[in-house]
Amino acid sequence: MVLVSIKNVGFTYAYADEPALSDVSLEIQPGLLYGVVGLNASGKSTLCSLIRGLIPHFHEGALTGTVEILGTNLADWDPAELSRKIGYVFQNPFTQISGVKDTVFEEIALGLENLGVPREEMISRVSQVVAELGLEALIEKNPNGLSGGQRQKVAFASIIAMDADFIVIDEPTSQLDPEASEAVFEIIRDLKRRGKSIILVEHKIDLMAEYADRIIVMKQGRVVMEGDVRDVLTSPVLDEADVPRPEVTELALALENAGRPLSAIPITRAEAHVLVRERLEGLAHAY
Ligand SMILES: Nc1ncnc2c1ncn2[C@@H]1O[C@H](COP(=O)(O)OP(=O)(O)OP(=O)(O)O)[C@@H](O)[C@H]1O
Repeated sequence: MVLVSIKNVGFTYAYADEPALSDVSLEIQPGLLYGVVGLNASGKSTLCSLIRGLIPHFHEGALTGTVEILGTNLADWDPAELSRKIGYVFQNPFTQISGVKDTVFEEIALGLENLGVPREEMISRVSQVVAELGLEALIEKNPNGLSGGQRQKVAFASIIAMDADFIVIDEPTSQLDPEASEAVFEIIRDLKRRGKSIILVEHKIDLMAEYADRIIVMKQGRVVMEGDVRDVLTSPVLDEADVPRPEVTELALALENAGRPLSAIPITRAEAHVLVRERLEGLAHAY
């Protein structure tokens, strides 16, 4: 079943002059990781809110077109039910922390508590995600006293603990250092291995090249391309949307333009290593 079907959707936030989404049509298939890329204010977070069903229930405004989530029209979904079906890691972790729990442990357990998960299972699931993200030193702390990066990890942990099959993740590492970002991406890799359906907004294009199955490119509220990660990262559409390519892809395209193409266009460092080694071996044989 198609997870999300969006047809000719436009959305203008209440009191905004310009639409945040214009004529967007998309189908999200299950079991894949969709990366969403585009300049600031191109509509990535608004698309996430739409897919998660927060528009127009939570974010008010004028919505046109049709949206079906898990086969049901958006207007027919109970917002609470939808929040159980789709995990959503907000871009701004300050929005996500509930403010009603006294410790990080309880905060991470809150979603599970709302789902009615038995206490022992709740403790086991929270402990596992705490270990995966290295949050042991924080579990007794008050969530309201955390730094931005700590909040971001806790917000991520609380959604991962809920173990939804469909997860929307909006810039999960914007406030994290490289080591913490790596832990977050390790978990995303694991979610992908476990067949979860994931929508991920992320500016780090090298990570997208490594993790995404498909990429959605946004520009000024429009989806200008949606396709297989390799097709998108080698397409001229990225230039039009001002989205950078992975460095290895840029280099390979420059070599191609200079009349010295590699045998394929790499999108990850690992692929580039293989292709460059192959080229060097070819040169060595030639002399
Ligand atoms: N709650 C809101 N009320 C009014 N306008 C909003 C709201 N949220 C976003 N917008 C506007 O909608 C447009 C799209 O914003 P959105 O946050 O979806 O873009 P984005 O691509 O996620 O940007 P960024 O990369 O900076 O997070 C922008 O012009 C933004 O100012």
